[in-house]
Amino acid sequence: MGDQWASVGSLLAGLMFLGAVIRQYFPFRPETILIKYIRELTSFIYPYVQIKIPEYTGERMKRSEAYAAVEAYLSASCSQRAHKLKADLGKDSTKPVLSMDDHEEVTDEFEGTTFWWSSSKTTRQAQVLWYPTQEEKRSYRLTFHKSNRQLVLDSYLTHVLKEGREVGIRNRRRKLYCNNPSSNWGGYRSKVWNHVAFEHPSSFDTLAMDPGKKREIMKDLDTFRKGKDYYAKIGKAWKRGYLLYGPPGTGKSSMISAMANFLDYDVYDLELTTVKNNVELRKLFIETTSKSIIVIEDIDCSLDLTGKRKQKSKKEEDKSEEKKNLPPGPEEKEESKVTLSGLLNFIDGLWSACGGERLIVFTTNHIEKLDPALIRRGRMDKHIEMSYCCFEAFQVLAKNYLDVDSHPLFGAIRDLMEEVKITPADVAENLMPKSVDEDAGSCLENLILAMNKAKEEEASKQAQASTEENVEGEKSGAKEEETSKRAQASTEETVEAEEKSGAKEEEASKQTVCNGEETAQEKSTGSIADGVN
Ligand SMILES: Nc1ncnc2c1ncn2[C@@H]1O[C@H](COP(=O)(O)OP(=O)(O)OP(=O)(O)O)[C@@H](O)[C@H]1O
Ligand SMILES: [Mg+2]
Repeated sequence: MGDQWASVGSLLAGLMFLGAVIRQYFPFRPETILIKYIRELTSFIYPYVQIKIPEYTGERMKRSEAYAAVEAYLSASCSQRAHKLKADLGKDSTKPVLSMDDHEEVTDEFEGTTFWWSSSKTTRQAQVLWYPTQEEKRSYRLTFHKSNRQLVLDSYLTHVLKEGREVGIRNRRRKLYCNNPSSNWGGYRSKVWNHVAFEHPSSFDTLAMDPGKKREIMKDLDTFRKGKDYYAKIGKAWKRGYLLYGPPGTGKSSMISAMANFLDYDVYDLELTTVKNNVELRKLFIETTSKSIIVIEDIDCSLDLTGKRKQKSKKEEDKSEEKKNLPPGPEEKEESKVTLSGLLNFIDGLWSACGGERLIVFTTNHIEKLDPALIRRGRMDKHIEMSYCCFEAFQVLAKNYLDVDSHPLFGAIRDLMEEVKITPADVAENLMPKSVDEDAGSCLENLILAMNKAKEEEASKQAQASTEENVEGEKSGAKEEETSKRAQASTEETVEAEEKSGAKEEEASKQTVCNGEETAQEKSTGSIADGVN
């Protein structure tokens, strides 16, 4: 059937071309009527309309979303009827997902109407740099009777795209993306993100933390996932920022994996240190897809994002003055120029303009080092502290690692946990059996030993600190004594000096008085003498 339609199609294209030529050379009424008749004849002979959906569209040969949706739709609804199929691995990697092969045709029924779908592939020789390659162009073609045009435009295409997207999400294998250094971006169809299948097993069931806090986070995520209409109503982009902070080994990265598994989202792990400037950062962001979590780990270490300029030493300033006249060296070229304002734009500028349903998650071990502008609500909407292991968190780990809900040693562990700070990572390590002979009891004993050791270490540290404090105190006491002694000595010296200088002054004034008297005497004598004279 496809070949027949193709030959009818080329006949019609010829007639249309003839019509166009006539219209160009004879723009008068009789010819216009002729064109009209040709159209009517064409429509009578071939009363069908075709819509082509190519695989790649637009700049950078981005794969068309419509093509992906149609592919998924046809794989679900038509694979029973097609003769030639393609198979790929699905989400759980056990069942293959089937789709139509190239140059295959199937029919589809919708509201009592029949539609024809065909897949085609053309190959042409292309020159990429100096390598000749085969370029393949695939497309789907929908054919329907012209009387169904309105049905197609109003409902059938919407139905196909909606169903296709849902099937695509159900079938897709989730991905973990890492950003490619920009030096690798230049090639043909090169990608800014590389990906592997995301298969991290962490979930909210395996995550050890305060149960109340866990429930709250799950509710928050669920509300976000279902919040499309709400976000549209309040005029806010459908995005949410999370800041996870706490000491190493408290489960920040595990929490991100649990979130991704809970929401069924992809993960984009953004390594900021390889991003050269804000422009690259924007490009990376634009290439992310919806239903994803964008992660920046250890944000305080990635860049100097405190917003404060580092005070340059005099030496550094001199050096940079000298360097101004020289071409940039390799170190400078590599230096990352992503700025705090660039990152803020990334979060709320373009972030709001691009499609929705994205989470952005920052992690840090030092929340106090971050600029308040970066983590204010609206940017980082939810701050989650991941902390040391509490007894409830330990119970989750004991259940997961040892399959025990209760044990006589639990009481001792509960008491120790109130006194000792231990991370879930350390608890997990102690609970994991190291040989086949180890059972739950011995693993729990290991944990108690580890906590007792940590307690002793803590006590000895405190004792050392207090000894140092005492020594310091004694030293400062001796210093104070010395200082006060010195002060006293200097006071005494001053007093002595004052006394001496007072005596001297007295002596001097006495002398002055005497001299004065003498002078006065002399003067008066003189004046008397003068008077006499
Ligand atoms: N809350 C937790 N629940 C369950 N397992 C945990 C938890 N915290 C840590 N772990 C265990 O410890 C390992 C390390 O944890 P994770 O990488 O999530 O810590 P982190 O907080 O991201 O540390 P860092 O700050 O060093 O990146 C995990 O693989 C996991 O096995
Ligand atoms: Mg981590």
